[in-house]
Amino acid sequence: MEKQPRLLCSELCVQRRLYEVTLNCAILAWKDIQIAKKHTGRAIYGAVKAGSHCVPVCEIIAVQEKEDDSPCKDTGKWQKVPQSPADCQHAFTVFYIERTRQHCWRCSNVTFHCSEHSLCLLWVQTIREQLGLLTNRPKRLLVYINPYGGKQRGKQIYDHKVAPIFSRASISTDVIVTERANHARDHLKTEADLKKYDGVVCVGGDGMFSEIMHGLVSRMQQDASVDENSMEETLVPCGLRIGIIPAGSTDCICYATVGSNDPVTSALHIVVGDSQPMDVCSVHNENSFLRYSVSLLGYGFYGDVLTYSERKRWMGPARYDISGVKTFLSHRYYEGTVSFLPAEGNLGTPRDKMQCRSGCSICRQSSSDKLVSKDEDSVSDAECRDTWTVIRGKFLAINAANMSCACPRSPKGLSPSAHLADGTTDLILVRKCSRIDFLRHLLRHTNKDDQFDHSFVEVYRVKQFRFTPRYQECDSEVDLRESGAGGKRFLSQICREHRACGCMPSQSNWNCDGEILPQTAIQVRVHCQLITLFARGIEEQPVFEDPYTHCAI
Ligand SMILES: Nc1ncnc2c1ncn2[C@@H]1O[C@H](COP(=O)(O)OP(=O)(O)OP(=O)(O)O)[C@@H](O)[C@H]1O
Ligand SMILES: CCCCCCCCCCCCC/C=C/[C@@H](O)[C@H](CO)NC(=O)CCCCC
Ligand SMILES: [Ca+2]
Repeated sequence: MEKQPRLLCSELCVQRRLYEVTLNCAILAWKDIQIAKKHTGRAIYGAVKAGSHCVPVCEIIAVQEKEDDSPCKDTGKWQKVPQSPADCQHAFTVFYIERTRQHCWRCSNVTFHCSEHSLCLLWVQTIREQLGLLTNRPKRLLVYINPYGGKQRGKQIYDHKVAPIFSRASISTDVIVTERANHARDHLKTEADLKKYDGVVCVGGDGMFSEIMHGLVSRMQQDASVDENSMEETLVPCGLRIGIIPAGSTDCICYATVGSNDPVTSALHIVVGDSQPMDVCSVHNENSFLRYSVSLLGYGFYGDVLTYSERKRWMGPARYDISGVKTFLSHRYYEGTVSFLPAEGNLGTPRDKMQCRSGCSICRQSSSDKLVSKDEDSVSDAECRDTWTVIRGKFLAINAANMSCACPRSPKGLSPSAHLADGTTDLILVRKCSRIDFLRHLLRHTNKDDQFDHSFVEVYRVKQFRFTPRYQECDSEVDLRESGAGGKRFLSQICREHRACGCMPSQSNWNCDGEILPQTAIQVRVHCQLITLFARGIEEQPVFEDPYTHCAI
């Protein structure tokens, strides 16, 4: 790595020991002088490392002069200080990010003592100047809190864990505690003065995030006169980044973009101004726009889990487990036709085990492809040129995972190799199978085994797809006539061909990021990198991480 010129270098005290402290535009480092001297010329790297610390400037949260603080007040013995204790009464504290357990960040701090007030001021001023150069950091945020999401702790989480971090980082906020569902969406869509802010923060779960995303995306389209009802339109990307402070039941968008559902970690990603672009799927029924989706579009199993769970909202996050078991036991299958446009180019496959991680090369490639192909051809041109694959059948579940959908219930997610920002979604078709086979498939979401390695599971990486349930297809009348009045008998009779599997034919609804869609025949298109989050994707574990404690050493 290229060596940066030093901006400052001083001998300062930390906890009554003398350190050589250096600052360049990339790194703040402090080295215990005694330990360093002891080992000069000897290659005892561990010992030298033990007394050395460094923090990238981009991971410094703030620096603050410490008033009226003197090490003389300490009762402990002085080990060796060059100055007299009275000389060391000036101090400043640097607050910085420390990595702890898996993908979690904490706010740590170190206080440097020095003899001269002017030296102390010089350090504070120089570090602040360096932080001022980091233009990606937000200064003013609009925060929406859902007080009823998850375990109803959104307000508490924000007040106790997040607000102090924003205030430490000198970020000013306008906070709105929502009073009803869709309050945040409507405010963003019609009222909010977005020019005043560098980003929007959502305190809640996936449903709350979805509100914020709908508000922002629709506002952008309105302002640019883009018709959301037309599937052919190229949508205008959102200029404002969105931060997620997890306080919901599943929190899969936060988990899959940060690697944890920890509010402090998310707040720190906002403070440092991280950016993670994300694909958004638009969902249409004929010529009407229904909703956007960023995580899961699920028909059949996940549609039914959601339908049952909505009646049990009072249970909080446990509602999904109860209705998961109920849905599994009912073992229904759904008939229909899925058509899709496969992804082309070097976008990998859902089974290639190339997980999307911080700085993902596949997503980066998609972003440059997007720039090149801008305005080259319209969707309808591409649609004519590309060939649609059509699959007709009986399914237990039809899932489209636009990202991994990793969450605490399933740490690798529904599609472990799906990408956050590649312009595609992974279409997973689980065909009708026995209960025990379906259970095997579900259990594999929670362990290391490949959930796609079953004869009844197919998975495709696609840019667009459509679904029509059997009862809405042109020839469905035949079935309805065959099966008696109103088709009711058709929907309730036990599957004739496979009596042994015990499946029941049925109708379901689409689960669109935790919302039930009213229509079952849908057309879906992926919009590459339409929104940006205050996140950086899941970081690879650093090589120097302790394998047992997962702490950086
Ligand atoms: N003040 C409010 N009163 C009632 N509902 C609200 C309010 N504010 C937001 N909501 C709605 O509550 C729904 C659920 O919220 P949220 O996503 O925060 O929690 P969750 O459903 O427990 O978590 P997850 O979506 O992760 O499963 C959202 O769809 C949102 O529209
Ligand atoms: C017998 C053991 C079976 C174990 C099966 C575990 C499988 C877990 C997969 C989890 C996938 C989550 C996908 C995320 C969807 C979110 O957009 C949505 C809104 O928050 N959540 C749900 O629909 C809630 C979905 C809840 C599913 C249980
Ligand atoms: Ca994607």
